[in-house]
Amino acid sequence: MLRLSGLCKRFEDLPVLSNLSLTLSRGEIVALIGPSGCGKTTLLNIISGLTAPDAGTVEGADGRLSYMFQSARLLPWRTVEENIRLVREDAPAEEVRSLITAVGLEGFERYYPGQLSGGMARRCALARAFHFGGEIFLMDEPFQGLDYGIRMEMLSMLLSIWQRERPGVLFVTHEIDEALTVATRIAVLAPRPTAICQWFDLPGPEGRDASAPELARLRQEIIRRITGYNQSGCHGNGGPQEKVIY
Ligand SMILES: Nc1ncnc2c1ncn2[C@@H]1O[C@H](COP(=O)(O)OP(=O)(O)OP(=O)(O)O)[C@@H](O)[C@H]1O
Repeated sequence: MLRLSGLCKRFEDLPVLSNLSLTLSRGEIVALIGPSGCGKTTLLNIISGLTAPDAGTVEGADGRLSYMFQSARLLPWRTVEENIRLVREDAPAEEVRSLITAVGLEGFERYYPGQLSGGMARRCALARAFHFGGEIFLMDEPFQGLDYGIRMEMLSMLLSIWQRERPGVLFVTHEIDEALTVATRIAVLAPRPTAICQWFDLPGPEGRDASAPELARLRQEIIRRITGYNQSGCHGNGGPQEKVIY
């Protein structure tokens, strides 16, 4: 289990994280929704060890951890297959092939990143992250900027690959529909300096239809929370840090 306790971070005069705590168990997909610039990437960087926190602790991130960045970050001089294989070169070839099929890149194995569309590059990055494997997956707006159809397709790819090993996934998104489709829990973050201001539990199995009527009330509550930070008392600038409601 990943356990974050009391994380604080500032960049010079800018406080970014303020006493942020959360847990993530294997088999959970936790979506993080929060305003732009509130500190979501900083949080993932702290979990992955790329950035050091000023205070607080990260427990349970010392095993194998996959991090899918906002951009695909493929090596331009390596093919699709080589980019995926790179993170675990000793894996059997069938494993790489099965992931390439799972993300719909069959036939493009020998293409270089410069020959791929943005969506194909993201799919390659998704396959690479799952090829690396591990108990924890960090995903930073992995489908940002892709059209609705491709995003939904990628979400179902994510779910079908996730169902193989059921790692714990921390998934940053600005799209409520993405969160409603795949998350087991949703955390709404406050503006900077951020902390979690509310948790939402999701009903039923992952792979939901985000437009289903039974999710309408939940969607409204999430929107109310996102748009009502300042009225509700859950805001940055030293306000209440965490209101966890299960
Ligand atoms: N290395 C750094 N040095 C100085 N300031 C930084 C650094 N990294 C991030 N910041 C600042 O920290 C704040 C949070 O940035 P971060 O990228 O974590 O936000 P975010 O929530 O992921 O944003 P977005 O949703 O727009 O991607 C921003 O104001 C940013 O300018």
